[in-house]
Amino acid sequence: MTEAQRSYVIPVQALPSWRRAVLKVGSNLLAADGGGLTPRYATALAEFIQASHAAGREVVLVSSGAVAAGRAQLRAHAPASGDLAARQALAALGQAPMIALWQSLSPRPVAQVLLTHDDLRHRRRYLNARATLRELLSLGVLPVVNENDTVAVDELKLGDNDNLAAIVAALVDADLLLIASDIDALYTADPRRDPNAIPLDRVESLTAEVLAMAGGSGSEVGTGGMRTKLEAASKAAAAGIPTALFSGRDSSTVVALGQGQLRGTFFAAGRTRMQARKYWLRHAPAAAGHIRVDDGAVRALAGGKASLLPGGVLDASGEFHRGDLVEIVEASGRPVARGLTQYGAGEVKRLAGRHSRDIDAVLGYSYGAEIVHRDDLASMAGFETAGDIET
Ligand SMILES: Nc1ncnc2c1ncn2[C@@H]1O[C@H](COP(=O)(O)OP(=O)(O)O)[C@@H](O)[C@H]1O
Ligand SMILES: N[C@@H](CCC(=O)OP(=O)(O)O)C(=O)O
Repeated sequence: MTEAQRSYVIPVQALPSWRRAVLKVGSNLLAADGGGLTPRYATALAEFIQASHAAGREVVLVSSGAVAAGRAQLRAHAPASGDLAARQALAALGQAPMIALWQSLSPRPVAQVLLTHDDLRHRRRYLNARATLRELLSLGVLPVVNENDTVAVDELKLGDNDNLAAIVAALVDADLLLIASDIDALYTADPRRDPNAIPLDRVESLTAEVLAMAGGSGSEVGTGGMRTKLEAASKAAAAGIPTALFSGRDSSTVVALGQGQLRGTFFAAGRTRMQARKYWLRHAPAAAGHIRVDDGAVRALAGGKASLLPGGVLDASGEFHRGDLVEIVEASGRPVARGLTQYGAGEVKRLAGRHSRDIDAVLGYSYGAEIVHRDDLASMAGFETAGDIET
């Protein structure tokens, strides 16, 4: 970087208020000294997570660093990083030390969650992953997500925890995606190559021009570089989630973040999370089936804030499975809402008219009290009341 670049002060801006965030921490911050993992920068980030928790906010951590930790364990015997199987082996070796590092810095229990992009493309696994993460958060545990590198062949080649973090942000319904990097902002070009590059504090829309600013990783251990961070910000924006990119090396930046102040680049989402989800539900391809509900349920669903509980269900038709998009119709057959069902058609028929507390007794298991959770539900226009449906 040039003197001029170093002297450029990135303005501090207020972050929108948030309740749940995904924080992505890259290898360069965890293996900052070029060897194994070090708490050097992770400490301030862990303090930020804990302070957020104390303030009633939830953070899901997406952490890289397994490969770097694995390599450090084998020292001189570590295989060259170009070989995919070797990187997978190193990740398997380093995953436990990576979790141990976060546990050593966290007063709360830490849970390991390993996911592949593939898991999140399959609706049932997606729903199960979401239910597990929600449960961990409600238990007050810190979930630490990484790619399941042992099986994620393509994903490991891309080395893409930035994109994984964006997908997890949508999965857990986060309000904000935080990307801690070794660089303090998005620059107009890779600052390591272009002495004229200047930092941007705000990006309204991830246009082709913005995407073209990104180069690859500036180091050996980092894999994605700025390109995957912009892809992640773009994915998050499509889901209605803004992204904040900042330097995890600067402790004052991390402390300020805990006070709602960002020194870095803010990527606006353009639309809200709810607008993005409702838009998708309303415009998604044809529903896999129908759930007919009673008048009380119709009234409750109209407000857009109620879940569909079994008590309001009359019957179901079509061959739908857990996770499918279903249309919810009133007794006459008129559609009143669309949503992602927690239960398949056979299960919904058996649960029709029953109380949520009976689900376990009727089915012998339960995926939760709701047939369709309110987060997964979009009522059709013109309906305005609220309250959960239960008889
Ligand atoms: N336009 C750009 N703005 C900022 N950084 C860039 C840009 N293009 C490429 N980079 C590089 O991306 C690096 C950050 O990505 P990476 O090394 O993968 O970090 P991490 O381990 O945090 O994922 C920066 O250090 C920088 O060298
Ligand atoms: N899953 C790999 C890291 C992949 C990755 O995206 O790395 P990074 O670019 O440092 O966030 C690991 O734990 O080493």
